[in-house]
Amino acid sequence: MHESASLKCAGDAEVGMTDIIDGNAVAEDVRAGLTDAIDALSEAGVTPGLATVLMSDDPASQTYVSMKQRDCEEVGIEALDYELDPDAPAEELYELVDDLNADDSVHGVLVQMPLPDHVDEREVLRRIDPAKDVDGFHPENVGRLVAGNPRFKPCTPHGIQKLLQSADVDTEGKDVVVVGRSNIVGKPMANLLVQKAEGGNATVTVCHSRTEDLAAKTKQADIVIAACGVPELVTGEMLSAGVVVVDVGINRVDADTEKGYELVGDVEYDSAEEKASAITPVPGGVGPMTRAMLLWNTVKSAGEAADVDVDLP
Ligand SMILES: Nc1nc(=O)c2c([nH]1)NC[C@@H]1CN(c3ccc(C(=O)N[C@@H](CCC(=O)O)C(=O)O)cc3)C=[N+]21
Repeated sequence: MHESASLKCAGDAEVGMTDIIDGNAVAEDVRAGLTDAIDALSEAGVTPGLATVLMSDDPASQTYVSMKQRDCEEVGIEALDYELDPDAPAEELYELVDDLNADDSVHGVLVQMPLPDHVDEREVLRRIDPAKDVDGFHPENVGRLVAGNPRFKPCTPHGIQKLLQSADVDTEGKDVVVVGRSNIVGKPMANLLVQKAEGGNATVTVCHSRTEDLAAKTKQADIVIAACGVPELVTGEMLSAGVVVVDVGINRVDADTEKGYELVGDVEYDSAEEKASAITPVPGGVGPMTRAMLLWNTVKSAGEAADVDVDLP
């Protein structure tokens, strides 16, 4: 435990004053900051283009894809929407990716995960042109990230770096516990956090479903990043006073609401909020930042394709 974090809440007036980190507001700032870059591209005759590919009947996937399209319109990125029948042959998806790779008006290709069982997810990720891989999931881009020379940072970990920065949470020298080891969040997050770079320089522990004593790990942490997909796994009891909590989970649990469900994170919010000096809510925390950084990567990609220097927020 880093001393400053516990001192901050040691019985003084700050107790109970938890900073609720507003992901919608920070995402709005990122989008506003992107408009300058998009204007510069527009002067060079370039409109950034993002292709989204949906091959799923899952309502959550459909919601996310339509939110991404709305974001694009708001900032002036052209959104090209492709939908494939979930029963279509995998070849159709591979060929669509090939076509998007060859299309100069497309600067980013996002194939919404998860894909149907008969589609080889790895093959899809290998097939996307690494220069258009705005998710940052292509093996070449994963390798570059691990080697400390990222091209596209994966959107969720990158968004978390921006959120922490916006809340004045410095990661340097801190003990960070990442709960979850997925390729899209846990592993790239851990990699960014250990890097000798801004938003890094942390001491990182990656925990997962086989971790023997999760609470013992999380209690030692200055910052806990929960990305395991288990509703409310991390509770206040497992945290030390003054901790910074980032909740990546977006779990739909059955509830007596209009939609028939409610969203809960991987953190039990009420008990964690009592311990935390800062915490991200669900919804309205990490999710909007994931979408904002997708726009960011798309604008970066368009700048590189057009050889225009763009200032990114
Ligand atoms: N190739 C690919 N890239 C992805 O980035 C990707 C993906 N596949 N598959 C699914 C996950 C999930 N994901 C979310 C992004 C934003 C919100 C988001 O904005 N959530 C809002 C609202 C959620 C709601 O109202 O349902 C919030 O947390 O406030 C959620 C989920 C991107 N993913």
